[in-house]
Amino acid sequence: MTQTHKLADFLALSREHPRYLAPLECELPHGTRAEVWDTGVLCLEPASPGERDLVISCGIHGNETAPIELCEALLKRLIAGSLLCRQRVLFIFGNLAGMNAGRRELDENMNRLFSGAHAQGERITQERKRAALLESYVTRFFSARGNSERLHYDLHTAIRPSQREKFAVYPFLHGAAYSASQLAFLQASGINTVLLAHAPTSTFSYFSARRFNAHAFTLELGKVMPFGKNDLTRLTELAGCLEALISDPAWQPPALQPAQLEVFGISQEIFKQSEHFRLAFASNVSNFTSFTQGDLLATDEQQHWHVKASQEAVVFPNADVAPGHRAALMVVPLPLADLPLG
Ligand SMILES: O=C(O)CCC(=O)N[C@@H](CCC(=O)O)C(=O)O
Ligand SMILES: [Zn+2]
Repeated sequence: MTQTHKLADFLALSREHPRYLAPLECELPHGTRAEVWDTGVLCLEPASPGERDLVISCGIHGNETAPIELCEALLKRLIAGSLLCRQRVLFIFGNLAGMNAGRRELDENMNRLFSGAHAQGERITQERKRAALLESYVTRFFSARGNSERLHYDLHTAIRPSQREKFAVYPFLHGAAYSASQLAFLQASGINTVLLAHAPTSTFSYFSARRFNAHAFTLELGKVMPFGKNDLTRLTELAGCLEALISDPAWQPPALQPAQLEVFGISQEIFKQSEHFRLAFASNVSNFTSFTQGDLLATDEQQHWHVKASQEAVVFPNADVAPGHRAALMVVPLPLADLPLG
């Protein structure tokens, strides 16, 4: 079997080797180099790349399958040559063992292990080893040249249904301006809700934003479903924008439509302290459900959390996280006019 044939189903090959895949290289149609850096990690480099360096990651949580299927389809077209690759692109399928087990994580949440968090404490877990390797691959990719526009879209789906099906988490920028052209890209991708992080985190998108000054986002693209059960037509706009980014260096999204964009800030973050933690609302409450001031949100032994602002909506409520981890975010609408835009 030729190297190119081996890559024809790179996701299947990676899932067959969830811990390690020996590096391999080959040339694709139109002179694009394809380099396997590890299992689930594939770098595409055209002979004369445009000025964007693009990381597309998915499956950091193993059971978030819609983005994995989207990336698999995109990659297959690039490898076959039916979609032209004209930018450097790094594809990352994150937690292959988690995918094989149909689980979000095996030992711990990989998306809390970046920016060096994988090296804190004594634990050695599969997710820690993988997060350390993924950091090194992103570093290698972005460090290969200095004058590119760096982009990283980390694709996820949410555990609960959402009143806003798709939304982006914009990592904390330490006071820098938010990118109007990136917000326009999100809109063109069918994402009209943006949640602004209020502090540094140990997520993958924050790592790329902070370390490499990349335009980086966590994109929430619907609800978690098993492989084969996703309606990928709901992601057509995002797929089209990623294709355009990869295949047309001159492509720009249509101008931002401010009236259509809904921006939220974080009013409070609820952290689980112990196994006594309980959410005070039903397990079927969806993301972006609103609560009124004073409503009880959660308890943990003597500690109680209530709605503080006149109205707050809940995002990512999850009582099953490990103690010490975020169990919910409370968010409030922010006028776009109040944001520094660049
Ligand atoms: O639905 C949920 O409760 C979690 C969905 C998810 O995995 N979200 C990401 C968001 C990362 C970020 O804040 O940038 C996560 O929790 O890792
Ligand atoms: Zn996720």
